[in-house]
Amino acid sequence: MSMSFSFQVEATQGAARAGRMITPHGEVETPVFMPVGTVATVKGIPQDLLEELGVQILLNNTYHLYLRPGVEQIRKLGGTHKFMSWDRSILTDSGGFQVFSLSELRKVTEEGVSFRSHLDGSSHLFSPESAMASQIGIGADIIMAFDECTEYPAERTRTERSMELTLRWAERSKNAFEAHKHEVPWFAERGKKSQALFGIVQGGMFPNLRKESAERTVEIGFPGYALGGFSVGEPREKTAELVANTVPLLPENKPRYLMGVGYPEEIVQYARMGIDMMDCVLPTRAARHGLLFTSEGRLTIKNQRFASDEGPLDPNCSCKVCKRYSRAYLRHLYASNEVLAQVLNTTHNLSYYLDTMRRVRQAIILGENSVSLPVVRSPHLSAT
Ligand SMILES: CN(C)CCSCc1cc(N)cc2c(=O)[nH]c(N)nc12
Repeated sequence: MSMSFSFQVEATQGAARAGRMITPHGEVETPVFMPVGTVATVKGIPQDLLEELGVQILLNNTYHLYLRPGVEQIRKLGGTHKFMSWDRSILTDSGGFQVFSLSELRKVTEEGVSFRSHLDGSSHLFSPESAMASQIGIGADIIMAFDECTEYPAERTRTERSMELTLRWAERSKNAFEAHKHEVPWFAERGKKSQALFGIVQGGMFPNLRKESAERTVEIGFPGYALGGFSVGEPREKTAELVANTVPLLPENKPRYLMGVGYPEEIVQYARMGIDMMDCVLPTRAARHGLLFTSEGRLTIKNQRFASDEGPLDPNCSCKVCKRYSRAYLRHLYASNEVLAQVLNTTHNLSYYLDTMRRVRQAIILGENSVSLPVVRSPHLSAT
């Protein structure tokens, strides 16, 4: 079987690194921000516009696609790339996290997580084996081990038990994946290449447990490693401290994926720490609520003060929204609850995130001594 997945570091600046992943569906330059396309769509943005924005890899959600339209349906249609007509890379999460954030009546046992669908109340069980079968049937390029995202806050004993469960599930995930990886729908047409299964490090807010989880997950052995159990309500300083201490325990020649992060200033901060991949619903979800990220800070477009503002959303942004429409018009669309408001707001926010990450990568490659990363102002633009 030819090389299914590879990653090489191309430049470094301190802990930060610029790299390149190669998946069965193309190349991904890192650090990379991955837009969330929950039900095989990045809400409101068609695939050709995603390509225009330079999206190299996007997320699909196993939990949602398993419930609707179903894994079998997607597999029969050739997998999710064909299904959503996306010929670049895709990553899916293993589904456990969404069970906890979306479904009712869930119960965790050694076997897995039983739950009721948030759509129709039907009963289901997710296990390491079923999560591998689902992700293989859906056919993303990078898939995740089935883990338990330890809730926050959690006592040390609870956190340790949860970490141990995730490690046992990681072994089972890898065994099931190795046994069935050739069943991915595009196996033959993509030169008998298979998916890459990433392990997920847990350990909650305890440095020693994070260390133990990282070391034992690396011992099991995966082509890439995710840091889970963050962005679960903990103080951001705590996240930063634990990520900074855990990253050095992961192999330098494999990608590191920090799940569910974050604000623009955070994706810059974590890329500096040596994180290669990040995903977050923030840019797309915030856009739908009129919260827009700009080089001058955040702004809420429905604010009265934009009613007669003929200027662009962000004077320093080259996206097609900032090039064409005024803040006054964007505010009018949002106030009128027009569908175009969602489309234009999401286009800008995604463009801002992707451009920020591209600039981080450039700063690392150009070797600017301070890795002069984009200055990201986070406060709300003061009302003028
Ligand atoms: C749309 N995205 C939010 C989904 C991909 S990232 C989901 C996600 C987010 C966070 N914060 C923690 C975890 C975690 O600990 N484990 C898993 N499997 N997924 C996680």
